[in-house]
Amino acid sequence: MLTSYSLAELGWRPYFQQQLSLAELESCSVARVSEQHRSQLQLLTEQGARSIQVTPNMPSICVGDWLLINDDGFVRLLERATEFSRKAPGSKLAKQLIAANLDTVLVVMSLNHDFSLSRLERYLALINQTGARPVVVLTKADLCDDIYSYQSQVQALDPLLDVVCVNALDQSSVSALAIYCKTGQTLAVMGSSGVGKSTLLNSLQGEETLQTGSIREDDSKGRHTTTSRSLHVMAAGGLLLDTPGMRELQLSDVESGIATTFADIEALAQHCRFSDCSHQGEPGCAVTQAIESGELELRRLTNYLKLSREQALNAASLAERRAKDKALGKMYRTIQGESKKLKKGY
Ligand SMILES: Nc1nc2c(ncn2[C@@H]2O[C@H](COP(=O)(O)OP(=O)(O)OP(=O)(O)O)[C@@H](O)[C@H]2O)c(=O)[nH]1
Ligand SMILES: [Zn+2]
Repeated sequence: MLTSYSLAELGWRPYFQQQLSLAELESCSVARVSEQHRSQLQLLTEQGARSIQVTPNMPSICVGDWLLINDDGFVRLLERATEFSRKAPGSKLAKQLIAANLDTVLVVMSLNHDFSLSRLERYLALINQTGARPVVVLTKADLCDDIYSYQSQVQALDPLLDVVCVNALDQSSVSALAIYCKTGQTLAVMGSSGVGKSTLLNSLQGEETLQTGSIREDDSKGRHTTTSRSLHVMAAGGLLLDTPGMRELQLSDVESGIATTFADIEALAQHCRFSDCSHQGEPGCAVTQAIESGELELRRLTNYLKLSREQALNAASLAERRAKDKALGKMYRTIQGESKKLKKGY
């Protein structure tokens, strides 16, 4: 099925338009990355789907990116409005790009044993870092007889946070999310296994587009894994960016995301006696006082300290790694220079 969409439907907006020169407007066209393979990128353009070869001189590109292209292929990558990355799986601390230009991320959590405010805060810190808007979707509302208590616990984290309770199996219940799926809006979902992400997406997409763009395959252990990310237009008009499960969710470079997510604690900390207060028993600590008075939850402070420590650790190792890479690059260039000199005979 060959469908073409207008640029606005693909999420094009002034932020990207402004990055183009007049010459580029005349000689090139734009395309959005819908799928990423080792040697190929699938693109969505005004003229329909297209694919281009990945070449070694291309920058890191991910699903959701906007590219400038011409008849020969890739010209350049446009600056991202939002960028979603994570610590690469395994022990390495390299950053792995996950998605670009997301407007909204639905954080899906079910109203049962999966419910965890601390895990939610972790997701929020990650999303707040990217510049995208987090929306908390609490599923299995039909199985829960105390929805309001859960919803108010989430709302207490941030009064401005969008929190929606749904029965993901029920299309009319899920329609509460339609405002985030408007034409040109790019959306992704996150959340643990089994919370209802696929169910929610199926209900969101309606009957006609049940077939999602992601490829599901059995891995060696017989589990289903999402092997390819993809971007596709939903029945409601918005674009769905389907990301693989965030199995190794870790914080990296999310300092400002933590600050946004825990704005209340950071505001309290302004009133601590010591500017470098660790809020762990120092005299004159405004944060500890807030806990004693009941204004702040101990669980929230503990999670804040935990995430901050994790972030500091990751940032330090990341800096170390970058410095190492830089030194290696320098050494390599020096050796290259020397060997060139040798070849030229001086
Ligand atoms: N009663 C009820 N069941 C739901 C709801 N949402 C999901 N389920 C059920 O929960 C199970 C898991 O849902 P999935 O949509 O597969 O969960 P997922 O988050 O996509 O899981 P992974 O693919 O492992 O990441 C399925 O049996 C769904 O039918 C809901 O709101 N209410
Ligand atoms: Zn303090």
